[in-house]
Amino acid sequence: MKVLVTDPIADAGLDRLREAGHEVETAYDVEGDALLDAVSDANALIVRSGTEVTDEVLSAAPELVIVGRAGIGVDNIDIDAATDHGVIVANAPEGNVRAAAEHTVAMAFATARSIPQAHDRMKAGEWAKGEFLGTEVNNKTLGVVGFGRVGQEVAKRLGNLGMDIVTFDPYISEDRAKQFGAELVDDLDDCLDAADFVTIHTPLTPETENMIGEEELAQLEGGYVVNCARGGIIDEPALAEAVEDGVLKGAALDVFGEEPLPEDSPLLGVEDVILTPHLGASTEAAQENVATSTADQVIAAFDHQPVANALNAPSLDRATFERVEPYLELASTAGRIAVQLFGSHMSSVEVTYAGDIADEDVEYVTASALEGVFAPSDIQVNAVNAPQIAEQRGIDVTESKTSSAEDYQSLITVTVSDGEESVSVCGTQFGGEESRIVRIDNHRIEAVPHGHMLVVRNKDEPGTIGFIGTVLGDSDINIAGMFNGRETIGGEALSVYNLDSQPGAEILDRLNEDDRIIGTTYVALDD
Ligand SMILES: NC(=O)C1=CN([C@@H]2O[C@H](COP(=O)(O)OP(=O)(O)OC[C@H]3O[C@@H](n4cnc5c(N)ncnc54)[C@H](O)[C@@H]3O)[C@@H](O)[C@H]2O)C=CC1
Ligand SMILES: O=C(O)C(=O)COP(=O)(O)O
Repeated sequence: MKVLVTDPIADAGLDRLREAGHEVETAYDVEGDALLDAVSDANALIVRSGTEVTDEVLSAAPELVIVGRAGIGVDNIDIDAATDHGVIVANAPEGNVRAAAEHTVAMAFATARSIPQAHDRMKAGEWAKGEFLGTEVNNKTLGVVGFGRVGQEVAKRLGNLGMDIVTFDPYISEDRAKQFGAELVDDLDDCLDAADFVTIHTPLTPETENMIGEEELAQLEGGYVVNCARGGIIDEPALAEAVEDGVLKGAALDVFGEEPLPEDSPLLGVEDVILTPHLGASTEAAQENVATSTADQVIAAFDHQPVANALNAPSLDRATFERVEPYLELASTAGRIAVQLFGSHMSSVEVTYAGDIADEDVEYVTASALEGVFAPSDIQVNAVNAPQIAEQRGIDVTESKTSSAEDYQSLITVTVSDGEESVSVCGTQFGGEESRIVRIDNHRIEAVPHGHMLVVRNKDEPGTIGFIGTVLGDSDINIAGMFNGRETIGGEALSVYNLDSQPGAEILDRLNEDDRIIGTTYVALDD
């Protein structure tokens, strides 16, 4: 498989991909048409924050399976578009947390003690000792906006250095904050009012964009702001002005609304705004961590294994995946058969689990069933985008579980319905490997689902199966296997034929003309 890497990642990650037998192409700093060209035959794309993965880029990459983000923030990746294209997006949410937290602490000290400014003066030959009077962090209050992985690590470190911690994060529990000795407040205002230093650790989202503007900065009068999360959360011109006017003593920024920072940014001209070029994750350890974690996920995606930190596909732990893996194909196959038997205009899909499988996390199995349901109508569908396709098409998806699986260890039933009519296809796994369809609606059968299948509903009358065999034989269509089930003697029967080739429409017409035949459906499955 070909892996395109468009932002620099550690050699350890590149080596791991090559050792797994994949071709690695590095094309750092490509953009525009060159990027579109480079991704055109890529099976995986690995990026950091320097590459914008847009719908256009994804559209230019028909072979793409996964976009790996060797780091945390995915605001440079259009995840919805990736999902539409059936492309997994996965990040490395742990490997650079400590690096980002340490950089934040370093930036807090750098601004509180004017280290870069003093350094510049010394390099210019000046001993400006009398001009710098700093602020201690000891006994001050740190306001942490966003108390996730990085925010917590920062709180831990600066808490140990004598700071009181107040945090604003509407999405965490009070217990979580307490665990880190932090006071959780309900409003951003309360956090800003209490804080001497504010540090931002939220992702950039529509909610956090520009959440710190002129008014918020004014509330922090005499304090410091640190942002090592994402540009765009703080209004940059307002911040430059607040520091310039002495409303704030200083600010330290690692991230910017536009990167690289444009030469005319107002931040560049303000002495007490200190800047680093997005270095939060730039330590050897962090880079090795995120590169290897991303490489592992790319390799897993190629091997159809669970992708640990997938953001747009169910992510399962390996042990759960191994238990549900035998059922993925069965679920997909049951979905394919059900939808082809049903025809068009379904409004709902129900996936029912019985027996052992009902004890498992079946989200991914349901996604596979949906993949099967949509496969005949959408060549781009896979288990990543199938749930979204259902949503877009207004199809209700329900999952239900029951412990009773009759005589089987596990059963999966896919039912498609339009609210009035429905078709149910129920299957099991024999010996953990061989799929069998054991029921279609109320007809018990034991059909091997593969290749060309003909499903016939007929009256349970003598000679009917012989007639069907004759019609197929006359057209030189060989029957590889046949399974028959009926509700009652003389009632409606259902038979499934595995054929060596596809029966043409004229064959189905000939069958349908006979009074004993209630209906025929050709079902195509992959071999
Ligand atoms: N400068 C750099 O090189 C690095 C920057 N980062 C950035 O740091 C940020 C945080 O990363 P993590 O802590 O790993 O993420 P996380 O997902 O663990 O934590 C983010 C926290 O923000 C909170 N949050 C979301 N919306 C909020 C809102 N409107 N108000 C208050 N809180 C809100 C969430 O509840 C969550 O607890 C990300 O933007 C990430 O990209 C991470 C690593 C390196
Ligand atoms: O992991 C993150 O979110 C970061 O911001 C690090 O970005 P980078 O990988 O250094 O471009």
